[in-house]
Amino acid sequence: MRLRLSHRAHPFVSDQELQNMQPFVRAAHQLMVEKTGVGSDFLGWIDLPEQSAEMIAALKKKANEIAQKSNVLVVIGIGGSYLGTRAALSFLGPALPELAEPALRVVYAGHNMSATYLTELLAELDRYDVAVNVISKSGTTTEPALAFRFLQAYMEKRYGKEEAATRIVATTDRANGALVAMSRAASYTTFVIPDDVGGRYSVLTPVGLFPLAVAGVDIDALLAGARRAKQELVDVDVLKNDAYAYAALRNILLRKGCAIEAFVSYEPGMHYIAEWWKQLFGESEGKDGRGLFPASLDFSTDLHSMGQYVQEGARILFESVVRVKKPRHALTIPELEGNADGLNYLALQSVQHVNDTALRATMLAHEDGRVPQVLFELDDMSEQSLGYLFYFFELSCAISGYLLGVNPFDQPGVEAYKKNMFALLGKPGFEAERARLETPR
Ligand SMILES: O=P(O)(O)OC[C@H]1O[C@H](O)[C@H](O)[C@@H](O)[C@@H]1O
Repeated sequence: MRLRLSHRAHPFVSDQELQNMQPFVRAAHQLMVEKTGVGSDFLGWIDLPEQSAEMIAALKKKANEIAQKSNVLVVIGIGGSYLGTRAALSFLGPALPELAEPALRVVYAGHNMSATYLTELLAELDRYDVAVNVISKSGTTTEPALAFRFLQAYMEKRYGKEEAATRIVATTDRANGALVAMSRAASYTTFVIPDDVGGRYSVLTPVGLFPLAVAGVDIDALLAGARRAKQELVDVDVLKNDAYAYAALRNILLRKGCAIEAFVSYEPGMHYIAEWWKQLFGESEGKDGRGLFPASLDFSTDLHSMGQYVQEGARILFESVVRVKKPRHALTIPELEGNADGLNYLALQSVQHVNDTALRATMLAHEDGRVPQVLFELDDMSEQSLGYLFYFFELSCAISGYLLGVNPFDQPGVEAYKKNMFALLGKPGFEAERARLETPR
């Protein structure tokens, strides 16, 4: 249940270079543990692996009640309010939700503003017993607020106000935002996102824990994995703490001219882990004109599309590859009589061996193509390993942001499009902004 760094971008970064970062890593570590860095009022994520048993019990009780009477949970949220859940469920399986018949399906809304998506979602819901978890830290984000307006109306029309209120759970701020007031007025069960935890660091709060519990995920194991990471990743020595080594490597590679970091995995279940990771690092570091651009690649799929670019395109990227040591299933390749497909040289070998060989072959090819690579090994695809992974990257990201000299916990740039959208839509209070936007440039 661990995530380990097993290849440190050698030969593009030497251990000496990594060690040269030690004083800066120590300073970043101190800013974090002494809570003296910028954004220090958002360090609540550090202690989430040890949160109150009482809250977890209340959360599980409501999750059970919802799971008993529903077979679809609509998770309404955007950014950090849904990516952790989506990442966890795609990681833990089933691998093919389209074909599987789970006792409960989780579907998403409020992560886009597509009329097509929302209309088709609402049209399908009649066939299911539905529950809704609306999640927004601010309680005012447009995408989830808009989706909830439709979903709330749907639930009340279908079940009546009283029953709908038992099927809707809100996860939001303790006191602020429209969602708090709406939940009070309608008597929804609510779970609180702590003040000192930002959206992209919130997967181990009720933001992720509640929908995951409804979906039958062992959230105790998830938290145990995160606890283990918290206990293990404490050494300030950059050569002994993989989370710190990763943070230092990213910063070294950025300074060597890599503008892009691609998160690479060979398991389709990691796809949304990469999406979660992109928000974590993108919002934490992309500011003040700095930061690596976080991208992702699903191998071996993307080797047949983006592989060409990685091998021979502009030398501006490095890869952070995650190898799963023990996938959920083992599969042996059968022998084929007559060998019509020419694959008998692989007969009786495991599919995992072929996938792993693709990883080795690709790493060697990319090294020849002058692409620095960092390799992680993840023990398996269990809840515990996932909890470890979440905590590992959150910790790395905080240290990495401090090494970069930015505030890893704010996201001021996200407001720019929102302000323009409100102005262009005619939201009261944005008249001056609208006039500015409509002035010919
Ligand atoms: O939970 P909410 O307040 O609705 O925010 C949802 C997301 O949208 C915002 O614009 C932020 O950039 C994200 O960091 C956040 O996770």
